[in-house]
Amino acid sequence: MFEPLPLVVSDLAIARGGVPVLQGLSFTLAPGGALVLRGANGAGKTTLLRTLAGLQAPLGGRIVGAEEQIAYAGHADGLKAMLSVVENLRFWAEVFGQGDIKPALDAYALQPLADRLAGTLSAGQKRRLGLARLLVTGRPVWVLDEPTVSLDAAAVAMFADAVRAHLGQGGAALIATHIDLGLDAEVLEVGTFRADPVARAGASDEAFL
Ligand SMILES: Nc1ncnc2c1ncn2[C@@H]1O[C@H](COP(=O)(O)OP(=O)(O)OP(=O)(O)O)[C@@H](O)[C@H]1O
Repeated sequence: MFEPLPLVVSDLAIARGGVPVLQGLSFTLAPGGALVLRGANGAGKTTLLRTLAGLQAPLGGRIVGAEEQIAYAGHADGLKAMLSVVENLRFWAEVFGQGDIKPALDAYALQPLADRLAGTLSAGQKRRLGLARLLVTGRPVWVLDEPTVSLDAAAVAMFADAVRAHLGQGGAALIATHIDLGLDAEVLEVGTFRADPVARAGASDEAFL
């Protein structure tokens, strides 16, 4: 079982490329809880997840409980192309100080692909391996950006099962997705927190360079 702290976000303001994207965003993600981020393309979901994962600094506000708790899976799978499926999982297990990779292989039906080089996998198979990586981190809070891209229906079900099991162990998940995963999750409409148009207009083009 995990014993995570709640992730508490207060009055967060974030920007991308120097342009304010969201402001006034507050939420709490409790252990065992799931929060689904919704919003139109460009609304700021990726920017929010990157900020929570520590990949970029917020413009303002507070994030409490993120450090050391979060396992982030972004658009890129972060796989080592010249390592096999098993070697990839062992690598990440060692990085995070974990041992057993079998539950990760089993959760995403990766045993038949165990000895294949990751670089030779199909897009959906790579995505399954990228998601299996979460299971060897031992981290309680999963922060996931469009995790089901390239997955077929069976793999989407594997992913939803893995999230449910994770929540059942006291983990938590924050997921940006456009599809219904059938999870018992709160929904956060990111567009509700769109940054003030004046602040957006005030950003210079140089910010994009
Ligand atoms: N590298 C970048 N440099 C500058 N601006 C960016 C960059 N990446 C994204 N943006 C802009 O930041 C804003 C928020 O983008 P973000 O990727 O967070 O949206 P999103 O909600 O995740 O969108 P999608 O559903 O299309 O993935 C958009 O206006 C986008 O054009």
